[in-house]
Amino acid sequence: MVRLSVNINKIATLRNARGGNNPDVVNVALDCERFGAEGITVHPRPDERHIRYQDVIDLSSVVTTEFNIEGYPDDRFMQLVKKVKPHQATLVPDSPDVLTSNAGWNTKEHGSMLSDIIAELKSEGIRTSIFLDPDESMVSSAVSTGTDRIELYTESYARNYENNREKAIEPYIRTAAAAHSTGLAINAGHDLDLENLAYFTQQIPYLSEVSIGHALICDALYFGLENTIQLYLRACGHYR
Ligand SMILES: CC(=O)[C@@H](O)[C@H](O)COP(=O)(O)O
Ligand SMILES: NCC(=O)COP(=O)(O)O
Repeated sequence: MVRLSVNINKIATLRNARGGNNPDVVNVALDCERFGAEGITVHPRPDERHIRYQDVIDLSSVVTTEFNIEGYPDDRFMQLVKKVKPHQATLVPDSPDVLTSNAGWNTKEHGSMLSDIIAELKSEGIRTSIFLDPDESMVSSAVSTGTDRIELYTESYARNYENNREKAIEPYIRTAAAAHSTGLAINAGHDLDLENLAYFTQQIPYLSEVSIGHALICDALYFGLENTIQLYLRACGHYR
C-alpha cells in the first residue's frame, strides 16, 4: 500500500485569509492523523503565503505520523529543517515567486549543490527526497546526490490523465523503474486527486508515498475531511 501524506498548506491559506487562527492548522493536522493520514506535509514558502515557519515548529511537537517538510533549500529553510528534524525533507527547485511548484530538479546541473545539502540533512538524521520530473535521464545524477528518495512531480500526469491516461503514465513508469533499479525509493505528488490517484498507484509499482493537498482539501469541502481522507486512502490501495 502507498502511504498517504496530507499536505495542509491550504488549511493555512484559509486561516491567513482572516488573520485569526481559524481553522487551527495544528488541530487539523491532528484530525488528519486521527482520520487515517499516514503523514503530514507542509511547504513553508519564503513569503509565508500559507504555512508559516512558526506553524512548522508548532506542528513538529505534535505530529505523530511522518512529518515531511518541502521547500527550496535556502538558508532559512535549512535552519528550520535542522531545528525541527522532520522524518523527511523534500527539496524542490521553486523560486520564491512561483504560484506553485512547477518543475523538478535538473540533477545534472545542480548535482553538486544538492549533494552538499543532502549530506547536511542526512547528518541530522533526516530522510531526503528530491522533486523530479518524469525524466529517466535525471535518475543517475539523482542517485549521485546521495538522496534517499525522489518525488515524481505528477503535474503532467494529472494534466493529461483525462485525455489519455496510458500515455500520461508512461514516463512515470519508465522513470520509476529506472529509479527503483538503483535502489532509490519513490514518492509522488502534485495535482493528484480522486480521479487520477488510483490509476497512478496501480500502475507505479514500489511507490512509497504520495503527498496530496490542494485537491484533497477541496474535496473535503464537499465530502468532509474524515470521509475524504478515507477515499484517498482507498485510492492508495488501502482496504483493497
Ligand atoms: C512540491 C509540491 O508539488 C507541492 O507540495 C507544493 O507544496 C504545493 O505548493 P502550494 O500548496 O503552495 O501550491
Ligand atoms: N508534494 C506534493 C504535495 O505535497 C501536494 O501537492 P498538491 O496536492 O497540493 O498539488
